[in-house]
Amino acid sequence: MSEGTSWRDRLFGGFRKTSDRLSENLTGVVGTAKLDDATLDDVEDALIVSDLGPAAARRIRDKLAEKRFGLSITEQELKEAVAEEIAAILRPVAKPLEITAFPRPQVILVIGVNGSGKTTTIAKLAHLFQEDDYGVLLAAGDTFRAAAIGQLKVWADRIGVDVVSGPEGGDPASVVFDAVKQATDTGIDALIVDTAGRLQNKRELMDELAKIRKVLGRLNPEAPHDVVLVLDATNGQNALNQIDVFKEVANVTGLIMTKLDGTARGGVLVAAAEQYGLPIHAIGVGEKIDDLRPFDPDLVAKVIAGIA
Ligand SMILES: Nc1nc2c(ncn2[C@@H]2O[C@H](COP(=O)(O)OP(=O)(O)OP(=O)(O)O)[C@@H](O)[C@H]2O)c(=O)[nH]1
Repeated sequence: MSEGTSWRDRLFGGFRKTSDRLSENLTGVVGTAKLDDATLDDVEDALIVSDLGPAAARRIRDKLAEKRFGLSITEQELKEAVAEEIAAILRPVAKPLEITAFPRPQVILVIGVNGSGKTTTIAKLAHLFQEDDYGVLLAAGDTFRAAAIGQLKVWADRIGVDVVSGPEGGDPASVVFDAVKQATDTGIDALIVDTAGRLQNKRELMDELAKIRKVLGRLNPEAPHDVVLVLDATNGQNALNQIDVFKEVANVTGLIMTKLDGTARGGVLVAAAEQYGLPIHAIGVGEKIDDLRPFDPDLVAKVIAGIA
């Protein structure tokens, strides 16, 4: 993919529904052309109904009041000011997933409910690492469903990486064990592990992840280096609830939010940043292999606020 404008355009295209929503909600709120309490109330409401969450909405309102109360403001300036405050919330959590583990491999456990876009995201992430010339191996740790293993293999074939897998219903920890050995023996930089996303049975999921951790720990006390939770933005508030649940079952170290295209609920990214402060590594804005990019807070803030 050619970098720069094309990704920028796709990002704007992908976030269009979210930008339109916030932009529409902010349109017409500048009543007296001065930033007064009524306008600030309307801005706060607009942010809440655009899924940014009450905490971020309040923070943005307070910052706007602090900097501009009583001053004249146009609609465009208001959107720019909102974008700046969104960026201030997003900047501290923007943290690309970097391969730094020594010794190699860096083990990245990917968790999330079925359908969140986990498998696709693993392939996209592998592709991003490949672009930086890292050697990547995948582990099909979701042994619960044959389809999950098959789907990971299809993606792996497409991008030309190996997958370590076991039989359907097999022990995920044993797949992970084999994968770490293979990665170590072949000098792989990043091992990305798919896991089952059966949230309806928290105990089982917790036990399974604990077992994977135990096996990993035996081979490399630092592993897993990353535990990345994949969230589907179209779930809105429910995506945030998933952070709570997964934080209970696993030591989540970062987030990737998918499906920011085709939803007006992209504001949930800001709510997640404000409420949890977890690193956001990347965002997904489509189904294609290069539709995942590291998270650029300033650009995303502008896109969400609807200013180009
Ligand atoms: N529009 C869009 N679709 C996405 C994105 N990421 C994933 N998808 C789609 O979401 C669907 C589910 O993705 P999967 O990767 O299969 O999700 P999963 O979490 O592994 O789900 P299971 O395979 O059911 O465990 C697929 O149709 C993907 O193409 C994205 O960023 N945007």
